[in-house]
Amino acid sequence: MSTSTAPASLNEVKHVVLVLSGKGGVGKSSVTTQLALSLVRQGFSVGVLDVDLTGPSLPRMFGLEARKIHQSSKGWVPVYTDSTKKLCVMSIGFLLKDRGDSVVWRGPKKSAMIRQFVNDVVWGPLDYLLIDTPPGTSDEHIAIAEQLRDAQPDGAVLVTTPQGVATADVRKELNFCKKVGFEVLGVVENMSGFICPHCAECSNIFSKGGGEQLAAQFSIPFLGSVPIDPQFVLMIEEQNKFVTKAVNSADENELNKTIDDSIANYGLVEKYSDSNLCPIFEKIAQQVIDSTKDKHRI
Ligand SMILES: Nc1ncnc2c1ncn2[C@@H]1O[C@H](COP(=O)(O)OP(=O)(O)OP(=O)(O)O)[C@@H](O)[C@H]1O
Ligand code: SF4
Repeated sequence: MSTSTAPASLNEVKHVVLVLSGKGGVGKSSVTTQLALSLVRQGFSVGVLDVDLTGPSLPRMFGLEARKIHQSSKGWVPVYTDSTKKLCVMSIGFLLKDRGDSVVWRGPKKSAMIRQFVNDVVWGPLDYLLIDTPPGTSDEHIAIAEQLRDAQPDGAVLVTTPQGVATADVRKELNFCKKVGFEVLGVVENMSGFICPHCAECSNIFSKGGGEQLAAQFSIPFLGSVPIDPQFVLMIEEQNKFVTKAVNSADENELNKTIDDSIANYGLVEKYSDSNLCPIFEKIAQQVIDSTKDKHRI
């Protein structure tokens, strides 16, 4: 039986969703960012907690790199992207001196910092808190995940690439979730096939479908596959500018426009849909909403 209790900082947070990956570089932070934007676009208030100590990339992805964390009498105040207060971010990256810095602490110090990030942030009322976790399934990660369990998450979204998925990685992640008591909300297969920038043809240069097959094998929901798209990297860079613009704006509609611009900039929208939202992340967000709607943290 679990003895954990949710920290008071999460008293007004309706849903907590963790984003996990077995190893680094598979696109976990990118998926977290796009999932957050899609949830905001659907009308939810969203907080994003970046506890990926190995490479905290969310400040850059949200265009908030120059921002600093402020301390209030109740704790750390997250960085809001704009005055509508629909989207806020807290990241260990805000504490590093510059973008090239990385955290080289040993396990206990890392765990203490994560405990502080889970307990001492003043989130206020939120529909969703997404937690971008460090990649891996080592003992240290298990220790960190046990701390995150105190946040009493609704569950975890697993991000993986298709190669090698068929074998070790997703299985390890599934065991990891079982060990630390996280419900698996579903699997996202990122970098699945390659979209040619010239003809929009999708080639399976590495492989495709491994995540989907594994999800079927273990009876876990498959949330969607995101192809390798050179425009994805461009989109993140452009998104930076849009969000930075919104930060400096007092216009109530600016954030929604920002998100529309950011997502519409992603090549896939043009290629596959007339809608303003990227259909892949819209679908992923919808499934997360559906799988958490009957869970009530508060
Ligand atoms: N579908 C995609 N198509 C093209 N590039 C992608 C895609 N997904 C992610 N990338 C790029 O791959 C790189 C790694 O992505 P990201 O930082 O999201 O991974 P991560 O799993 O969070 O890594 P880490 O945990 O090591 O920080 C980034 O440069 C990102 O822009
Ligand atoms: S997918 Fe088509 S356009 Fe793209 S590189 Fe290959 S042959 Fe050329």
